[in-house]
Amino acid sequence: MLFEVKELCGPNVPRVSFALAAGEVLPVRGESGVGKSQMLRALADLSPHEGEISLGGVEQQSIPATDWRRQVALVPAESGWWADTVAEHFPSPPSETWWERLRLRAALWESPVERLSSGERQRLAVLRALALKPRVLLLDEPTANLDRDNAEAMAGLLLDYLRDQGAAAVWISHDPREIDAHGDRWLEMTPEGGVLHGTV
Ligand SMILES: Nc1ncnc2c1ncn2[C@@H]1O[C@H](COP(=O)(O)OP(=O)(O)OP(=O)(O)O)[C@@H](O)[C@H]1O
Repeated sequence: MLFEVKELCGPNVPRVSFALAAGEVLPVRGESGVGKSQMLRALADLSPHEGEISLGGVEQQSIPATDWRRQVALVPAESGWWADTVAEHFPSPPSETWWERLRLRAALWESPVERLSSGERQRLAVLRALALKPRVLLLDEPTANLDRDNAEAMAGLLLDYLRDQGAAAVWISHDPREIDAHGDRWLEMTPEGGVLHGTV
C-alpha cells in the first residue's frame, strides 16, 4: 500500500484507519465540525496526533516534516499566500497544460494575490501543490468555490494527475456526486471514529 493510516487520533480528530493504493481516491464526508480538516492536518504532520502513518512503508516519524509535506501535500480549504504576486509562490512556472486545463487566464501569473477571486485562489493553490509532485494529496473541498464547469475541470486534472503519477488522494467533499464519481470506497467521519463504506 502507498499510504497507510492506523489508529490515527488527536485533538479534534476521531480515531480512523485506512490504506490507499497508488492511484486511489478516498472521498471523505461527515457533518460540519466532526474533524475532517483536522484529520488532514494530522496526516500532513501539522498537528499533534497518535497512531501510525506511513508512506511507501516508511513511517512519518522517520521523515523530516518538511520532506513529508512535500510528498504528502495538503491543499487547505483556505490557502495561505505570503508574497505579493502569484508568480512569487511558484519555484518555477507550472505546466502550461495544467494552467489551461484549470481555465486560468495568462494574466493571473503576474497578478497581485489580493486581487484573486476565491475560485482563482483555490485553483492556484492546487497548482502549487501539484508542482511539488506529491505522492499523496490531501484535498479539503478543492471545488468548494468553483462553478460546475470549473469544478469538473479541477476534478479531471486531479484524477489524471493521480493516475499518471501513481499518487493517492484523501478528498473531503460535501458533494455526493463528486464522491460517487471519484471512488468505490468512501470514509464517513463520525464523532465516534471513521467508518469505511463501499467495496474493500
Ligand atoms: N485551532 C483550533 N483550536 C481548537 N479547536 C479547533 C481548531 N481548529 C478547529 N478546531 C475544532 O476542531 C473541530 C473539528 O474541526 P474541523 O475543521 O476539522 O471540522 P470539519 O469536519 O472539517 O468541518 P467543516 O465540514 O465545517 O469544514 C471543530 O469543533 C473545530 O471547532
